[in-house]
Amino acid sequence: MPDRIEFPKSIGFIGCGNMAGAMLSGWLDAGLPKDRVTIISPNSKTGPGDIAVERNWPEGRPLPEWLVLGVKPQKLAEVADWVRPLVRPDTVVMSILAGVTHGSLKARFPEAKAIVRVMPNMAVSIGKSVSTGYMPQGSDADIQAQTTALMEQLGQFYWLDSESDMHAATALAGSGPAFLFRFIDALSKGAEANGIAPEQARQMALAMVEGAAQLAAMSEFDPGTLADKVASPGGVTRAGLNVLDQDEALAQLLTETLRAATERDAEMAQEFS
Ligand SMILES: NC(=O)C1=CN([C@@H]2O[C@H](COP(=O)(O)OP(=O)(O)OC[C@H]3O[C@@H](n4cnc5c(N)ncnc54)[C@H](OP(=O)(O)O)[C@@H]3O)[C@@H](O)[C@H]2O)C=CC1
Ligand SMILES: O=C(O)[C@@H]1CCC=N1
Repeated sequence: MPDRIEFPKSIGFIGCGNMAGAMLSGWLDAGLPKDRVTIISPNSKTGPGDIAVERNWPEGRPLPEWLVLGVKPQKLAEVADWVRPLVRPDTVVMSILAGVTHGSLKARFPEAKAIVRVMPNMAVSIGKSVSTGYMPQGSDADIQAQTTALMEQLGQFYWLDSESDMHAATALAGSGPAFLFRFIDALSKGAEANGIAPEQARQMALAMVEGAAQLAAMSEFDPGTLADKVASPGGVTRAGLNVLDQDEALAQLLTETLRAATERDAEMAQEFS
């Protein structure tokens, strides 16, 4: 467990859907008091922790120290005009938007004390994300330290030196859960095809992935070596691995998957910045 931290005195969320909502849930679980949080979005009535969702910044409420941008990248242009007045010289803007660059955020929110980009994944809600962050060289060290402390409440956190690395990091760590969920689903369907009842196949596939991932994380051996340790010569596992390994089928598929996602993140940097 990370150390308990001093949370900001006030945090605003512009959009608090799947991802920003999961971050907020993680922070509430880690001790963020609800009364420090303001959520603004157009349709939802309540957010995590049953916090009321506002349509605009409530009159008379002091503007937030930290403002988390949790909308889709496509919405940034639309929200930036009314969000700009909420951003003062003592506001830190944290963006979770895929692709959208630091430079473009700076141009939209020039008053901000600092702008920090982070790329979390959905496992933030259980403190198991692997997230990355980017601020330009020479950024305020205190804000970097506060960002690290906040993000470490949600799992592992790594700073990237180069913003362009955010594309590949987003593909691996941000989108990665979706790729793994597909893999688990495919395993489960494969077991069904071999006669296991659907619900049992799903539960077994999930439990197997959880156990194997924990084992790999704790092991002195790398995952490639571990795969070979499972496979007896001429045995069951080898027959299966032969399918995955033929012409490096799985390695190629995943390389292509990550390449497509990385390229899309780079495209989005152009489209929405
Ligand atoms: N999903 C993921 O795993 C990850 C997502 N991200 C990033 O997170 C961001 C959000 O994605 P995700 O959570 O999946 O999307 P969601 O659609 O779940 O959430 C989007 C949120 O934006 C709100 N919203 C829409 N229009 C406005 C507006 N005009 N003003 C204020 N709020 C608005 C929605 O409000 P309402 O509900 O009221 O309609 C909703 O709360 C994206 O930029 C994405 O790149 C990053 C890493 C992982
Ligand atoms: O799919 C997306 O664009 C976002 C970024 C990473 C996960 N979801």
